[in-house]
Amino acid sequence: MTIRIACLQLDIAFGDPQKNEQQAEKAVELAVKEGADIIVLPELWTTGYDLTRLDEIADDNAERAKTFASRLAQTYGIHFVAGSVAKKTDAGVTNTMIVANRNGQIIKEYSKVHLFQLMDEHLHLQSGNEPGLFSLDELSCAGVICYDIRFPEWIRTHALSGAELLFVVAEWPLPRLHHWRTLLMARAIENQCYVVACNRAGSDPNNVFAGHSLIIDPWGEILAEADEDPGILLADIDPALVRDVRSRIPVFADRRPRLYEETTKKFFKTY
Ligand SMILES: NC(=O)CCC(=O)C(=O)O
Repeated sequence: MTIRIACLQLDIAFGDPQKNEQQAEKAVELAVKEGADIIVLPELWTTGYDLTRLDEIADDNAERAKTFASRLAQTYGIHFVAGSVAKKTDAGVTNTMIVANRNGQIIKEYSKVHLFQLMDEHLHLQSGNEPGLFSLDELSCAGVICYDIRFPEWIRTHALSGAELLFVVAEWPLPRLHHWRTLLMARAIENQCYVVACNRAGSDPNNVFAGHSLIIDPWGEILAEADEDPGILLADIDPALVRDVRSRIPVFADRRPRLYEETTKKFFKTY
């Protein structure tokens, strides 16, 4: 059984949630016409990185984003990994991914665990402390946000918990395109899972973004890759390939976790 994935590589209007919702809805309609089963949006797709105006534009408890995701998922009968939004909570604002299943139920909220200082996230956002695990039908999934992919131990934790498909939502800048592609391929190969990575296109006052959304299979082969422009990236995935790759090279069974722990205890240095 194959599943058609669509990454909506949008150019996000800076600090303009209403405009971004309108263009996201149009892109969802187009992806549905292309037969998408699962649709993915980028990181902070309602506000962009307009972090100094979060008091005004962050979404109270992400209610607006959740209503949007739920409505479109139910209307079109799609699973919707509805990117991340700035979610206003009593404890501050988090960068939170929203996932709706095809019945329109919100089945996951994941808040970015590693805040990216180079883009001032630590000054305006609170980090999350929970894993990004969820299921879509029979498929075990995980979702993480942009800078999180630099932490292989965090992604491994999700793979060890059963994730077969890793969603990455991002606003990754162009100067580090090489890191983006390489890290995503490595995460797919080492965890023997599909990686579906949806980046934004365009620029904001501080950054030009890389685009190059990617859909990678558990062998690390690129099934589809966008260029730098806005657009919809499509690919069909077959979840059975994950089990096949994991049985051919049994990386999970061959791990030596006790040795890693002992070595860390003996030689660990703080940086
Ligand atoms: N939005 C982000 O987390 C960007 C991460 C990034 O650019 C990196 O190099 O890491």
